[in-house]
Amino acid sequence: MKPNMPSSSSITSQKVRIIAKIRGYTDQESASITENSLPLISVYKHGEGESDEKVTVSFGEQPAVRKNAYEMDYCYGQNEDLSLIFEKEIRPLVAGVIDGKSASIIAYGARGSGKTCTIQGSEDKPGLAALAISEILSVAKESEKSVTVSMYEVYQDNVFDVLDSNKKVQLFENAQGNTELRGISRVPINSISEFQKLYFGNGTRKATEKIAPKIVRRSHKGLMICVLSNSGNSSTKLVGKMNFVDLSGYEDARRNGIDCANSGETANINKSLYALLNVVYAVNTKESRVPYRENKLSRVLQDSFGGSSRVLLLTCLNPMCQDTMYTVSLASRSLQGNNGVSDGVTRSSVSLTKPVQSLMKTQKLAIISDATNKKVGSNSIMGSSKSLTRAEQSLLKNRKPAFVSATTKKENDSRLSFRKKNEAKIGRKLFDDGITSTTTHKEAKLPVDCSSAISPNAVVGAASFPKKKEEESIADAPLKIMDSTSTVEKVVSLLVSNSDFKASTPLEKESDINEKENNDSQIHEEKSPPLSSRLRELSNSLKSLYASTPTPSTTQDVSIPFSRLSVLEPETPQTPMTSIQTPREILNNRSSGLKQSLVKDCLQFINSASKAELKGLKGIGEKRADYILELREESPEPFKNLDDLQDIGLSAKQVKRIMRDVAVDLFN
Ligand SMILES: Nc1ncnc2c1ncn2[C@@H]1O[C@H](COP(=O)(O)OP(=O)(O)OP(=O)(O)O)[C@@H](O)[C@H]1O
Repeated sequence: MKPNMPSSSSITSQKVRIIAKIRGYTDQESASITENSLPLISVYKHGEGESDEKVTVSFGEQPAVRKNAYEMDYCYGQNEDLSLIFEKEIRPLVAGVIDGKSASIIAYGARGSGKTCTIQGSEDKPGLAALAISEILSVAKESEKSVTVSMYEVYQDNVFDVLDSNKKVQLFENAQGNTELRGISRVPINSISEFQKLYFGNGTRKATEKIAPKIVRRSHKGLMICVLSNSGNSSTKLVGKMNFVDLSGYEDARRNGIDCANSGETANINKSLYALLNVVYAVNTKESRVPYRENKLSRVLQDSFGGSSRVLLLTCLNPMCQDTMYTVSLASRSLQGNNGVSDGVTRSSVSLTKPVQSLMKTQKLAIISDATNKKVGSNSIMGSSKSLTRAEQSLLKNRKPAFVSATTKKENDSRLSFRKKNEAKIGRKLFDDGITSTTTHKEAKLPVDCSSAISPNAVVGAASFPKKKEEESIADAPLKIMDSTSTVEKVVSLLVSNSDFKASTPLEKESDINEKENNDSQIHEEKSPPLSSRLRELSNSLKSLYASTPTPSTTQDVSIPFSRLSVLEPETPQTPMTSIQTPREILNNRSSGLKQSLVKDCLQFINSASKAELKGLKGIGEKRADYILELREESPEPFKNLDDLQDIGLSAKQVKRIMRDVAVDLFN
């Protein structure tokens, strides 16, 4: 049966679309397949009608035993070629780019899964980028617009200009807060042959080679196509932008026996893939904070991810490689039920997406805890039953083959929910240090037929997860005021806990840097070194502000509920001081002023301090200080609010601790 094809309306209305393409067999692979080989990848569509195009991609030795099943917006089979993907997925996006929108097509997958063949292709068999350029050129010509292309490579978190001898490119934040690739080559293109010469490097580059052939290294490769309007004689204005990204392949370093020399590179690549998927997830779920800064590539793509832009995550599936399973599981997590575009409008949480937020939070916690407990177990991707609740264990015991038995939708839902919950517990392994857990799967047998991608079969419902228990509020705890340093610490703690940043960040990654710097901060904690002289200046100025502030009697042992001290947000209008204000109201106003002042000065300090001074702050070690300096090169004031500190990998807790230390120092 012919699968339902994705309708162009769903493609253009979805902010983020996550699809898959199973690559064809190479000659060698074809030769090794026998009639008895079983398929490794099976694809099941959810519904019969055109309105439900979603599919479930599953892995297993037999289609009837669905060990790992992941939801996708759509999946193209082995025999479906690139021109079909172009027609269905890319052409509608081209129309948007000409009309002033941005689109990013990101090929993601395990090593050797066909990403380069899909995006770049060859001169004989053009990939999606060349097909898109051809279309863009013809439409641009009709509407008197011009087209330029840039090519870059992101290697070890540095960006290089492929069209200019791989020169390093600096990222710069412009006045609108958008990231620009400063000085990158932008080459005007008038015909497809001009593009091909550039893309395949005729004369300088062999057609079969990948972009940036001079240095053979594993990197992410980007092509940026800009459509410009020719307004006036010389001035041009950017209309829309289309990015193609051929990500470096995910690889399980341990399973693939990667030696130490290369495992660092693999770990870096895997981490950057993880960071980018976090961004896709946050964009898809309309998180109010998107962690662009955790990854160079996401910073490059930042201005093409917001507003009315579209993102197509194309997960390439290697039918012969087990790493494919991990890539699909991660891509699938970014997929949400409701991801319609709401032009620039963000929301911090939506009921529909809440379960997966919980999942990601749990996963994040798992990653963090791994920094302190480095023991990577031999759990399978499904997790060890040791850590399961009784209900989960019983669910596992009773698991039935989903696609043979008359499994109800409810059962499927809870099974999927269980699997996702379970994966979340060990999710850290997927991208931790580039070394994934080993799986309990036997080596996969050779697949027979992935070409008929869609089987009209079971319905898989959305996963549901228990809502994460909210952290207990301390708002109503009593507080004694102004009589000792410890009391001051409490006040400060209150000020900081009510501060401008959210305690529960959407996605928090624990990297090697964090681990090292957590160690740093532990050392700091033990030795408690004095803060820099500039922080002392800050303390002094705050002390004088504090001293000049009329306060109610400080000798009384007054119990005040925390809730009464709640701090006003900066944009909240201050209550005018009138004669009817109570001492408590006066105190509230004072706390607000103090907090704002403290936050402002602290940010100013981080925006201007020397490296040594930065390292005087808990949680900021060598690498993070270097990163801050690098960000300051790109933008004079990179830190505008406390949330921005989380973008350099500090946890909400670490930011609070910095604020608390600065404030406590006032009274020392
Ligand atoms: N549709 C296809 N049919 C048959 N073989 C293919 C197909 N697509 C790719 N291949 C083959 O698969 C191999 C890997 O392809 P490709 O280089 O595109 O993968 P990749 O995901 O970019 O790899 P890497 O992660 O190492 O960059 C190549 O040998 C390529 O010829």
